[in-house]
Amino acid sequence: MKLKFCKMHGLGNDFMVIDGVRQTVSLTPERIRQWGDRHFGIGFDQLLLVEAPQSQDNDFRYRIFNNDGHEVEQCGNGARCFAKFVSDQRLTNKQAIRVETARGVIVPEFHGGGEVIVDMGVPRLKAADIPFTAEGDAVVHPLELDGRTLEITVVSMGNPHAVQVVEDAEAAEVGRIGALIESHPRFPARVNAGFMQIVSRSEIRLRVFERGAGETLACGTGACAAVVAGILRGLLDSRVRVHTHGGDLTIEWAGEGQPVKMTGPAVTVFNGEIEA
Ligand SMILES: N[C@@H](CCC[C@H](N)C(=O)O)C(=O)O
Repeated sequence: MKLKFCKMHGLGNDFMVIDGVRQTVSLTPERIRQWGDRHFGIGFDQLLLVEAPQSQDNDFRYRIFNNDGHEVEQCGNGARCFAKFVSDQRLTNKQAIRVETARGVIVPEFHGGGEVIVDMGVPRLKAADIPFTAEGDAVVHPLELDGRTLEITVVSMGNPHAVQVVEDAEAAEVGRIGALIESHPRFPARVNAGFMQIVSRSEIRLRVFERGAGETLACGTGACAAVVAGILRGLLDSRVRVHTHGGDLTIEWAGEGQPVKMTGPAVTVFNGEIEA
């Protein structure tokens, strides 16, 4: 059987997007790893599956799989591509859509100039997947690693993030230290590791070592988590331009109890079919 898919990216964070509303899709971790392989498959950071919603109040269900085959809770760059995909495929003609994820509803909306703005929901500073926050109200936590103590802020954007401030994002050992943080025993569900350089109160440089995918060219939830962490640490204002290797995102957060808004592009690369 041939399965139709679309290859997309949000700032170089790339995706295989599958319409599971009009097609029957059978996914296994092994198949995802095979398709995600950049040499022997299609190649992607995450696979995004579009499904019918479980609640009548919503328009779609959005499922996300890292290229290591694991299903995860949230993907910000993917959310913008998801919105473009369902619109391009004429699965909806709405300007703003309500999308169910494993951790609540997000609301992507088309913005001028081909950009998509996404209400990513309220960041959680205390959650089961970010165990440090059970230890009190501190925003900065010590993390023993590699013979030194890192200062991290943990934020859940539905998925878990550990963000640290670095002098120079380009010089940061993102591959080596990121992998150690990702699988640190303090994070039983593993974690996405963000390396944030503060450029000014409204500008950061960010690199993220993603759980289950390694360093990507950009990470949308990583950008949201970094800005939330920077604001909580008193380093950033409420609207921040985030520079990543794949391009720029704008992140806005008005403070505790408020949702994070992410604005950025979504791009289609090609449509294809694969034997499944
Ligand atoms: N690329 C993403 C995040 C994808 C999931 C992440 N690797 C995880 O395991 O939580 C984004 O743009 O947010």
